[in-house]
Amino acid sequence: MITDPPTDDDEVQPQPSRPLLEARNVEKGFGDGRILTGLDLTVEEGELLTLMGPNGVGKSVLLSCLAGSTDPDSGSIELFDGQSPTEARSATSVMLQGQSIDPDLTGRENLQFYGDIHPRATGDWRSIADQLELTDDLDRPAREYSGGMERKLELTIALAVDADCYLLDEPTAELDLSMIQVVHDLLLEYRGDGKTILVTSHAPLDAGIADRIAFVRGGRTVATGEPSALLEALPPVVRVRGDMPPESAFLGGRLFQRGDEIRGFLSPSAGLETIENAVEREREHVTVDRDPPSYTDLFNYYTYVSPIDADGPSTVADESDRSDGERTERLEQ
Ligand SMILES: Nc1ncnc2c1ncn2[C@@H]1O[C@H](COP(=O)(O)OP(=O)(O)OP(=O)(O)O)[C@@H](O)[C@H]1O
Repeated sequence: MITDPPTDDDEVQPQPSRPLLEARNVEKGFGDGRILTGLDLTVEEGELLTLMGPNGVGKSVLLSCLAGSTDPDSGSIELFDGQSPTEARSATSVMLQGQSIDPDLTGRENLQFYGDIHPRATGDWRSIADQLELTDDLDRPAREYSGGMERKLELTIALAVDADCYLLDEPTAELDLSMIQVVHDLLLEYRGDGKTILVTSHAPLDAGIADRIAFVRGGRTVATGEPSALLEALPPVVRVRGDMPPESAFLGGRLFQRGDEIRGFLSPSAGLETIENAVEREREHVTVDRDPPSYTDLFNYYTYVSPIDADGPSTVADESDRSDGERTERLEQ
């Protein structure tokens, strides 16, 4: 068969991104505590977005609102060009931590229950449970499951639906490193099939699979972007080994310990030499250098260091209340 030579028109043009989920100015509180304080978030069709933030910042509360399980106090949430979260349910699959499993049923019975109620449930749970090494435990009552096994069952329930959009609350929580890799591979496979995925996480490890990352702090989204762009935009990261550097040379006066090194973000008012002069350089094992930023640095910056609006909620720790010792965070990747 003879085909025409390719023309410019035949070239695959990049598709303009199209929002599949849009949350605008979402507010949510419980009693006097304000958790979400005007949060904006857009998830583009076909992307894998990782929503990151520290414990208790409101990631699960937001996911509940996006899934239609909880109503926001104010603001708007639309999926699929104008549908409310409730209207979008048949095209969405949701994993909410600790909320879907009936402990009195076995894992298999839980899967059957959800298979019966979701209009787009599939038999894919068999292969997903296999990949997550859950198959041998499916006939045990779910009340006997460990935390990691519960997460695996919840994820199997959610991924066994042929949805257009997956909203997954910390799918890698409580999993060991090899299992996190399996989950990442599964998510990337779904993403490769054109599915739209929103994952919440406080583990820097989950940043690497994202098309975009959104950071939540003080009830709002404080930064959104592609991982590489966010890493590039970070202030210089300084690594000190062998001595305690002066906090004043670092943004926010914050130091982070990782293994045997102290890391932080260089303050513009201080140069590398400020730190070099302050540490005991004559000691051979003391080193001060700039280091390429890691995802842990990215997480630390947007969680503890980046500026936040003065009218942010009280959930943000007041730095002046902390002792010097508490300013050195120990966060492992
Ligand atoms: N039903 C509720 N009633 C009262 N407070 C609640 C309720 N649900 C959540 N909260 C509070 O809202 C805040 C945010 O909780 P949320 O579970 O969304 O945090 P998170 O970012 O998902 O944290 P983690 O990473 O630890 O899972 C917490 O202070 C929590 O105690």
